[in-house]
Amino acid sequence: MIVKQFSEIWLSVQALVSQFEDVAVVEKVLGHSLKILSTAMKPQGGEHPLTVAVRVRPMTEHEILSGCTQVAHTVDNQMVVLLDPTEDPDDILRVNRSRERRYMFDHAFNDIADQEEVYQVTTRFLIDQVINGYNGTVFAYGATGAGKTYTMLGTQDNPGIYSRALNDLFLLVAKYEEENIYNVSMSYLEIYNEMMREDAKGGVQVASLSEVSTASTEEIMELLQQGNMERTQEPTKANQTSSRSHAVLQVTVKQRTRARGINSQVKIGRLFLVDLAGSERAANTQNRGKRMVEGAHINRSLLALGNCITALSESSDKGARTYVNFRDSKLTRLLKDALGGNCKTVMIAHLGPASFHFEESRNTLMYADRAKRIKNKVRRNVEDVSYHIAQYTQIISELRSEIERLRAKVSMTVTRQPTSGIQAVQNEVLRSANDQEFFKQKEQLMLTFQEQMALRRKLMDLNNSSTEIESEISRQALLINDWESEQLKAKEMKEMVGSGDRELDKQLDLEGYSYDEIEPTNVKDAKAELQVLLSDKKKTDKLKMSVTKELEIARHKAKSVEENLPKYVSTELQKEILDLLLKIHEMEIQNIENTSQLYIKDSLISQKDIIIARYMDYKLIADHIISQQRALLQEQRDLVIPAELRDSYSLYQNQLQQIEEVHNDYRNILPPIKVCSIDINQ
Ligand SMILES: Nc1ncnc2c1ncn2[C@@H]1O[C@H](COP(=O)(O)OP(=O)(O)OP(=O)(O)O)[C@@H](O)[C@H]1O
Repeated sequence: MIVKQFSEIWLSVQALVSQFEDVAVVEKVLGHSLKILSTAMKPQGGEHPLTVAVRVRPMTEHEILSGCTQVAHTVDNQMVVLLDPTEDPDDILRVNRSRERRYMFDHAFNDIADQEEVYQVTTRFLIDQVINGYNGTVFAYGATGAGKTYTMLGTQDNPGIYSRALNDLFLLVAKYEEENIYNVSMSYLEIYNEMMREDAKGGVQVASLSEVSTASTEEIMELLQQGNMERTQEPTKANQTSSRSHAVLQVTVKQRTRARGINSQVKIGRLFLVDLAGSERAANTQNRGKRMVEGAHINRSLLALGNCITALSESSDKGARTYVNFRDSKLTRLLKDALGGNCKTVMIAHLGPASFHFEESRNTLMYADRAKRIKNKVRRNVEDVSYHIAQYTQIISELRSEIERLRAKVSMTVTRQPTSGIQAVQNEVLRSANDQEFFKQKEQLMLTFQEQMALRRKLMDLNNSSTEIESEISRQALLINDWESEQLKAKEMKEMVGSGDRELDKQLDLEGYSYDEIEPTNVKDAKAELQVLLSDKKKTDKLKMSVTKELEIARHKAKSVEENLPKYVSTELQKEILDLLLKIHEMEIQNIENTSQLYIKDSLISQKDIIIARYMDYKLIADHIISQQRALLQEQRDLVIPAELRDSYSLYQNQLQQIEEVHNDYRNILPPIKVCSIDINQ
């Protein structure tokens, strides 16, 4: 986009230069062009592939009857407010502190928003995408009972996104039937505990257009309702009919133009509509055993999903490929197609508004907020930060020296030419030829600069991908290594103790010396993943080499143009234009510097977070020691505690209280603390 704006601006500058010989007019135009350019160069993510919406469902009768208050509200169609029910509004000490937290999203739906509104705002635009051969995904995210299935599937009277999306899709297919031949196929499947279960009845094939009608949507909906009822549902502490699996409705639209010959095109678009399992943490549902295992799998896949969305958004922001690990869970593996490539993703986070769901609502809002923030920032993992800064610093210093070289050339004096006589006519002829050459050279210089910038960015992204792949390789290798050494230890122990005794084997298993003859799935997966990663690394390294070479060639080209250019600078105007060129280059540097500053700031903040976390750990240990010493002192009943020590204790208690208060205010960002309370007056 920036490149396009560059050339548009230069075309207009050139046109104007040929029209006006008046430098003042041109200057004005150049100033205006620079303004446009600076807007174009502000860091931006372009049209982002991720939309985040929040839907707050109405309070249920049960919630109202049990005396719950409503803590989640929408303020307008973008803002959601969450009130902390644990804080007493009449507490005078806290009267100046805000009990509410505000969150902004792309869309916020209140409890009276109807199904059609939610569909139109969040999903309708994806149908056009899919019919044009792109991918689109809608996730319903939220804790159990927050309204995910209501939004996606809905009820007979109030159908949700599935039905509305299919209807519109079929209407569009019918509309373009004369030009294209369509094939729409669908599958509805469930991912439960990292196992995929294809719903036998959900595998609907709509082979030709004649079968595609509103009637078929109804039929499909019936199958989906049935499929949903057969989903793995169990009562948890939080919801009587909690879905413990992710349900994915995948619709594939293949399209071929009826016209045969070279213009005949085949497009494939996919729509994934995903009703995720409840996001509550395993611990929060107070479930044990089987439910705990489910919880762990659900958390794992939701985490993997979050990571993929992050990585993908970074790739799209930078226009280059970032390593995206789809292999961390079945859900992300399945959604690889849906998320990668030309995909637009919509996340609809759901909230139960009652005070009873405060914690879950807060977690959901934080997950959604994190997803939302992805699009405005170009931020990576904390570990990468210093590496990024180093790369930026190098690029900036290279660009600076290039600009300095160019500036030295441009600043040479322009020779005054005679304004009358034969000499003047000759000069005029020469000048016109010279002008043409000047503009050609200037164009060349700009192009080589742009080429270099693009290559530098590409190289930087490749370097980042390479680092990410390497760290992923070490992670997988570590996992395999850990398992192998555990196995070796267990084997040795069993051989030493003398295996065969079942009781003894059981005891050893209990003590952690379990020996598996068969490789567990996660180790198998890690090995497979390692292979893919190694081949990814090879490809990235190869690409890096070729981009480095290209960059070297581009640098060479730029240098020779720079050498030639001053020969053609004969007028003040041309000098002005070159100056402008330098300014543009400087702005590009400024842009990079800003991004680099962002990393530095992020890095500092995260370092401070780490220091705070360390202090917290230190404080915990200190608390522990103090409480033990206190207990010891109390055991020595006749020991008199000196007044000074007593004062120190009360000071310590005071500080503890203050820390606790600060912590309550910043509990979203600070690590959890456990304050040992010691009663000094005992
Ligand atoms: N916007 C809404 N309007 C009216 N009723 C709703 C709305 N959202 C949810 N409900 C009702 O709230 C209850 C719980 O909703 P739902 O089953 O969709 O939750 P869920 O998030 O899918 O839960 P789980 O993850 O446990 O499956 C249902 O009875 C549903 O009909």
